Amino acid sequence: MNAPQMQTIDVALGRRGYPVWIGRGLLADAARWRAALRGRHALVVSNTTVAPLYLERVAAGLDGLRWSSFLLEDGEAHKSFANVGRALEALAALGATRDACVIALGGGVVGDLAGFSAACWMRGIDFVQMPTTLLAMVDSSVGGKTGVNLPAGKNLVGAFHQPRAVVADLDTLATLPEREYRAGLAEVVKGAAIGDEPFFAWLEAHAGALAAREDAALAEAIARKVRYKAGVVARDETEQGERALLNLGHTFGHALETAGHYTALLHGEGVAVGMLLAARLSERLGLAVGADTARLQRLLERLGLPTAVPAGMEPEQLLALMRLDKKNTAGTLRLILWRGIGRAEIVPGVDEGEVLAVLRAGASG
Ligand SMILES: NC(=O)c1ccc[n+]([C@@H]2O[C@H](COP(=O)([O-])OP(=O)(O)OC[C@H]3O[C@@H](n4cnc5c(N)ncnc54)[C@H](O)[C@@H]3O)[C@@H](O)[C@H]2O)c1
Ligand SMILES: O=C(O)C(=O)C[C@@H](O)[C@H](O)[C@H](O)COP(=O)(O)O
Ligand SMILES: [Zn+2]
Repeated sequence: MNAPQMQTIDVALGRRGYPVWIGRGLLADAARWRAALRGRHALVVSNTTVAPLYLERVAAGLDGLRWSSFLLEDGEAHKSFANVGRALEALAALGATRDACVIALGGGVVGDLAGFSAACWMRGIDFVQMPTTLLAMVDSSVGGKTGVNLPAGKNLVGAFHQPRAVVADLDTLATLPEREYRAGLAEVVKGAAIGDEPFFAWLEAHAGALAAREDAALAEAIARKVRYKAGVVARDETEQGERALLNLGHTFGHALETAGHYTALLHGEGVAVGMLLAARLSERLGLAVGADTARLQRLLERLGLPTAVPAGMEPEQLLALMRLDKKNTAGTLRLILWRGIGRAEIVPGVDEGEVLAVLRAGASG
């Protein structure tokens, strides 16, 4: 089969707009991405798994710059405030001036932390996203949400800070572990479930090809999800309204991730379970019908994603974590629920008793 063509999707934010390049061989194609680096300094933020695989390709394109790398230990637990401090110290050691650039080479953990570090250094410098997981390509590298976790919960500290470019090199997916790949598919399903019924039907028709990592289906799924997200971000960059829909499944999912100490469930897995819980809650509240929930569950299962709350997680503890979600207002839960495939909506003042009932039933899948 021929390699998929390179695609460019623009995130239309006026002067701060940027391209998302999706294709093969892009990390080594410095002629393309060097234009996004304005100054003389660059800090490559990566981790101890990704750097040995791909840092050399990026480094080959940094000729003539003063650059260094800052490597995180691998894992969600390292998306921490302490590591932002270390990244900022690395920028200081480099002598980075305001025209310096941070390059995020890795998955969403690296991208979120590197972007937040760039937002903080000298009150904001450029950064470029080089996502190497499927999840980062279809979601975290696009849209400028950056930040880190606190022990109290996920992403509680952060900033909106858009990258100058996103370089999604599909070649890097060759080394991505199967479980991580499938977790990325959850964020693809999410986009379709929120607002694109035809895309959802396409995913149902191509679930086998996607689970088998077939090139053509994967390239199309990535491009469709990025195009969808880029549109939402362009209309509502700082989540005053519509963008909150991108959080479908996340209030539940973040609570599940945190309760599981970031080892029981990956982010995408938490989102998969969280979307189903949101769907079931929507049914209980009379917003959605069971047939749509069943379609969602079936698709997630075919993609090899979990659909049940892991054993041992306490519903009351999960609810307590959900109370600290950033979408909440006036001390009440504000959730993304849905009216069926492609029709998510923001629902304020959700009854906690109904949420607990769904969490209690969720362990049985
Ligand atoms: N900013 C946003 O809009 C946004 C959106 C979605 C998720 N997120 C955040 O992203 C994070 C999840 O991202 P993720 O799923 O990419 O997880 P991750 O960054 O932890 O990466 C997953 C695993 O894959 C490894 N890895 C990365 N690229 C690899 C490659 N090419 N080959 C082999 N191994 C590779 C990593 O070292 C890690 O072990 C969470 O913190 C989540 O909150 C942010
Ligand atoms: O881009 C967005 O907006 C999203 O909500 C995308 C989510 O997939 C992502 O996990 C994001 O980090 C969640 O953000 P948060 O605001 O709930 O912390
Ligand atoms: Zn997410």
